[in-house]
Amino acid sequence: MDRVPVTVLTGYLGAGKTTLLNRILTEQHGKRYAVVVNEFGEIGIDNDLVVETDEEVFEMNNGCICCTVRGDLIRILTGLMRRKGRFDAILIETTGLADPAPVAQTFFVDEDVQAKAKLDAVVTVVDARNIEARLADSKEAREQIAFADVILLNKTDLATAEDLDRIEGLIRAVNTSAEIHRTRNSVIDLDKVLDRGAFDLDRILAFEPQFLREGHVHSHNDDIASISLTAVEPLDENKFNRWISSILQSKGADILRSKGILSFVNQDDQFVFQGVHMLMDGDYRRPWAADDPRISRIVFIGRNLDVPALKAGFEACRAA
Ligand SMILES: Nc1nc2c(ncn2[C@@H]2O[C@H](COP(=O)(O)OP(=O)(O)OP(=O)(O)O)[C@@H](O)[C@H]2O)c(=O)[nH]1
Repeated sequence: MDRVPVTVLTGYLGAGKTTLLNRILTEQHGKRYAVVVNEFGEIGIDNDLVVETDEEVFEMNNGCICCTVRGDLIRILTGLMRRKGRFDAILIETTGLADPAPVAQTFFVDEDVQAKAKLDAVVTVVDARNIEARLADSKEAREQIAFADVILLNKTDLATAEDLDRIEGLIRAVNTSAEIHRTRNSVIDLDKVLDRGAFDLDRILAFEPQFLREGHVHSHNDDIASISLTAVEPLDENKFNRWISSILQSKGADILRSKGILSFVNQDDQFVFQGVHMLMDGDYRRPWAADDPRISRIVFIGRNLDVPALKAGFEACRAA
């Protein structure tokens, strides 16, 4: 029986996973995907940042896909399998903080899942600007590279040619066999990431002999936390810009990722804000839907977050 191919998109916070996912979903490939998105923050932002498509998007919040919500993943996958034929493949975007091992393990140790789905490839997006620091301080960032069958060395516009060569060397030291593609904005021919048939259990077992053992224990950098803030009243765009610039300039080393969907006063379009350390960008997107309450929401993920100060700062962005 044909098993449904599953692609796992991983990579550290802000590397370009959603950008890649949106590329896959908007390209004309004649395939239908079921999409599973998992995020670390408490409020669903990632799900909203995925382009609107005919595909079904399953959201798994409040936890890391590799720990607490793995049961959810199994439930979603088994539910999907009952509706086989309605889609050709499954895409799973993990949080940037996930160790991909337990996600991959799901496809080998859960009998139901194993019978009906096969892990096609682990695709890891790497942020050329930040990966050297992450390789030094994050076990998850290393695991994401070690597990990859395909690597997008992304954000080439933010690194020099020498940086990229050096980074490729660092990646090779962790993973000798993955295909590495240099990309900007996760632009890549989709046949380089999908339908690869690339996942190789023997390779994984060679560096992680415990891989198939149920109850594989792993730990997280639990000094990383997230805070989600919401505002019911519209915000003042200038106040917000001044505040977020000063926060990211002063605390951007600790704030690994920030993102939000904001309602500015006198604006009918949603403003999408994105930050990765000190770098940020933002854009008006589609109009707020008539039945969509215009609630601004923003999430910060990082270390040493000063929650009261962030809260007070965000509240002060309200339009007077
Ligand atoms: N300069 C630059 N920015 C990029 C590139 N690729 C993505 N970005 C930007 O980086 C930010 C994060 O991109 P996402 O695709 O949301 O990253 P992600 O890995 O899904 O982020 P998380 O889900 O929060 O871990 C966005 O503002 C993107 O527009 C690139 O090649 N160059």
